[in-house]
Amino acid sequence: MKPQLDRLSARHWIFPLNRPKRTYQFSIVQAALLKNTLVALPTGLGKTFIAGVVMLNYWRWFPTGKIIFLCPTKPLVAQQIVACHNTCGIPGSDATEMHGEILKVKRAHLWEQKRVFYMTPQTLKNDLTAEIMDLRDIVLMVIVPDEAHKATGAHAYTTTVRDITEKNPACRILALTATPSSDKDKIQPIIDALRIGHIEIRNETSLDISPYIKRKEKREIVIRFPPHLASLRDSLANIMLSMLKLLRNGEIPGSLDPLHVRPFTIQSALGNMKNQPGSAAWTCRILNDLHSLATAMNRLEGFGAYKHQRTLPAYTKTPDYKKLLQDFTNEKKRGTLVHPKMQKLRELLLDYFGAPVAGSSSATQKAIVFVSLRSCVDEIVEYLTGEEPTIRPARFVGQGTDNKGGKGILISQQLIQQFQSSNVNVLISTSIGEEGLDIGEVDLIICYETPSSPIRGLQRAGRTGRQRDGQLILLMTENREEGNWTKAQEKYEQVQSAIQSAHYKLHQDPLQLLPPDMTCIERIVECEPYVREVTNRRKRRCEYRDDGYDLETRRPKTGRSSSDADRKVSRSAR
Ligand SMILES: Nc1ncnc2c1ncn2[C@@H]1O[C@H](COP(=O)(O)OP(=O)(O)OP(=O)(O)O)[C@@H](O)[C@H]1O
Repeated sequence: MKPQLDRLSARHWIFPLNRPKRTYQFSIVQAALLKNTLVALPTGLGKTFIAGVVMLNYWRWFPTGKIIFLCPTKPLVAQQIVACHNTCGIPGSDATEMHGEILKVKRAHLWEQKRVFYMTPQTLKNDLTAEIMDLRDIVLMVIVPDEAHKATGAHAYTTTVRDITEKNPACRILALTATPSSDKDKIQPIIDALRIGHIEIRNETSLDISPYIKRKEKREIVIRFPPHLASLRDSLANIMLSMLKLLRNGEIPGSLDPLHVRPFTIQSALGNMKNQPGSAAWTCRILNDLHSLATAMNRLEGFGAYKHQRTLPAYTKTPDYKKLLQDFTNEKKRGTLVHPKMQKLRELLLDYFGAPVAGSSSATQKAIVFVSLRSCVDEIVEYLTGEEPTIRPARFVGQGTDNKGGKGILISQQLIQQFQSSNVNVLISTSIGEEGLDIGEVDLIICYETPSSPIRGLQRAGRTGRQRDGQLILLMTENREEGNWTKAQEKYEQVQSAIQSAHYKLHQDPLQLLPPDMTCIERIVECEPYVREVTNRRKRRCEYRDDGYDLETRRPKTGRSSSDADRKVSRSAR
């Protein structure tokens, strides 16, 4: 049976005073209780608290209703459940995490027993398909993609949310993000997919949030490309140019300068070609080759030549190409393939840890370096390890397989604790560190390459200046990376002003269940934290999963093979 509204409870709504009252949080909650709401609020301003308060009220109003909290990754699920129940007033024992490691039978049982579910959209999709839950029971769905733009397209978010809102139109939707999209034209599809009836948007200049925004000092450091790398770049550009000249029918829009043509543009051109019947196979081949070379160019300029060798396609036997390979090999042998960014990074970190920041001591100063390539994460960790104990780096990457076929780490709570306790003082992180994980106070963020999108830039910047002022440093190679960053910033400003001024077509609530004259009660609520149940299987994985890196230090292991670790797992399994 559909969950029924408890009319007595619904005569008022509760705003917890467990945290100091902030007017923007109050007004966003008030609106979100009554309409499907898209909230765009800069990072570090308490979106979790807003979600928790809306959840608390739906939990009270619908005593048999289920509430779903969707996050993009499992580590975020694990953190959000703890953060929410520390302040929202819903007992932790009413909530559960749901993920693929919990057996389906057990998940079916949990769907019966619990009322608040924290999960990824994929798990929700699986459970809907397996029919182990009834979507008509859902009264509220909170979506924290930290990039609500993922709610469009063929993503689990879209299909799942659409299924639920179509079959259960009374389900309230609350989507929380730092910025809804990098592209103003993609916002209407998000509104439609989530059936949004109201938008709450704030940016750094909004009056009601400005008292809570910490100062972020931003520095852009443009790195000159050294002559020996520049000569490799020019040889690569010449090879690309000879291919670009073969494309005469405008296959690639915009600039045909090899130093500026981007892999993404070539990929789109390829997509268009494949959709056209009769496209010349050789044109596709050229585009494919150009794509590899443009990617190599990106890597050469952004990270150093070492990446280039791994990605060079094996198709060409031309003398120019062979000479380029030979030049790379020679440079590598001479040991000159270290990108100047690496040296700059070391210098910046040594300066930073050598000079304590006001309000913190060198023992508590911490930094995160963002890099998009895992292999580059490893190189940086190795390079910085020579500066111990001043710099104590560790790699921070998500699950998955690295390019040597090794497994990534689970986002280890142990590593986060080590960072919080300053045993490790620099995390070298891939995008996993961007996504709203609470990794403690960080004073310095260094972006090793310019963020590819404004959203990514915002997410990275949002990891500092949360409780106190912070610094953001962007390293960029002259020309290509510098230009990308300028474009990304212009785009962000356009999107922000478009969202503020645009009149989007919003959705009406099909059903108005709640009394319009609800009053607010502001009070301290009792909080019962969420206590995670650790299964044996999970415990073993956390303790013994071997990714070739030491669990304590997150540095490459020496003298112990992964088969030793495998034996340890199987011994423990026995
Ligand atoms: N009303 C409040 N008063 C004081 N601190 C608050 C308040 N609301 C939230 N906070 C604190 O602000 C910090 C940031 O909160 P939270 O992580 O929810 O922000 P966020 O907007 O989700 O950021 P991100 O987008 O980076 O995840 C947390 O430490 C939280 O406890």
